Amino acid sequence: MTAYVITADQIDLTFQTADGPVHALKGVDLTINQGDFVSFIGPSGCGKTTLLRAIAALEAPTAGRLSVNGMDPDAARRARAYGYVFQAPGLYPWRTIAGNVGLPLEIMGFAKADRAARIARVLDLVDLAGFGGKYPWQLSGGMQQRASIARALAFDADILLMDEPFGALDEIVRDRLNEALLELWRKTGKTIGFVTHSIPEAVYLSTKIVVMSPRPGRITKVIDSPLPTQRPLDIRDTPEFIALAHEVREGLREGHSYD
Ligand SMILES: Nc1ncnc2c1ncn2[C@@H]1O[C@H](COP(=O)(O)OP(=O)(O)OP(=O)(O)O)[C@@H](O)[C@H]1O
Repeated sequence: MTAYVITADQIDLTFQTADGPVHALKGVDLTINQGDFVSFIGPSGCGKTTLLRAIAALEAPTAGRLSVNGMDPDAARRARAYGYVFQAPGLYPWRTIAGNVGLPLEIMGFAKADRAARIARVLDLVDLAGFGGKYPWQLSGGMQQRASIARALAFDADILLMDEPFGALDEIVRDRLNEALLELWRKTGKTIGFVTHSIPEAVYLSTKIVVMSPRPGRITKVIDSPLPTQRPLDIRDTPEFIALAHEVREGLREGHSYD
């Protein structure tokens, strides 16, 4: 039996603005399975962030049903069903890396020893073991973003939601973080929802690629990746990878996304 972790059933989400209604999402249907790595790709304004935020109960749909781990998004948030990684690392400069990673645990009242064990485990997972005592400004941009991923992993939720986490980083750092994220996904078996603008990034990382289009924000195509889960970076030069990237590009074009 397939275990659906996230389901969206005819989701609409309209923002009322001074200039009239903005249809950020319209008729969105989606199923995400346990252990999927799902990328949301599309041009600016197609509702990628809004969909991720709706899954995380940071926005409320105007219509339709969303389920996260069998719960409505609010209940899932209270059950700490997911970790959320924002575009910017958002680390407090006056706290050490360990202090930043442990902050949500501190707020939730976790005991000191439990906190220390969790911090050590997640820093190790993102390859920052030994950097817990440093301050954010002592780390590169890529390391800071890894620290923010560690913070999102602190509760050990099975779902990780990531809103364009590597968008601000240069290509070489981004490549390394993509590799590290895939490794983390393979090691932990988490279900990941990942927003990106980049076709190669979406194709490299995903088991499922959700192509979106704006005005109104909607899903135009869902592509299941035939690539193996073991993916060295040079898989990007293979005919299978290039064909898949082409399919995504065609999907974006069919949605008239780049008009
Ligand atoms: N809080 C808000 N109030 C009003 N309109 C909003 C709000 N948040 C998003 N929107 C609008 O909803 C639409 C979808 O926005 P969203 O940020 O989800 O798109 P996106 O695909 O993530 O874009 P980007 O790639 O630029 O981040 C856009 O037209 C945006 O202007």
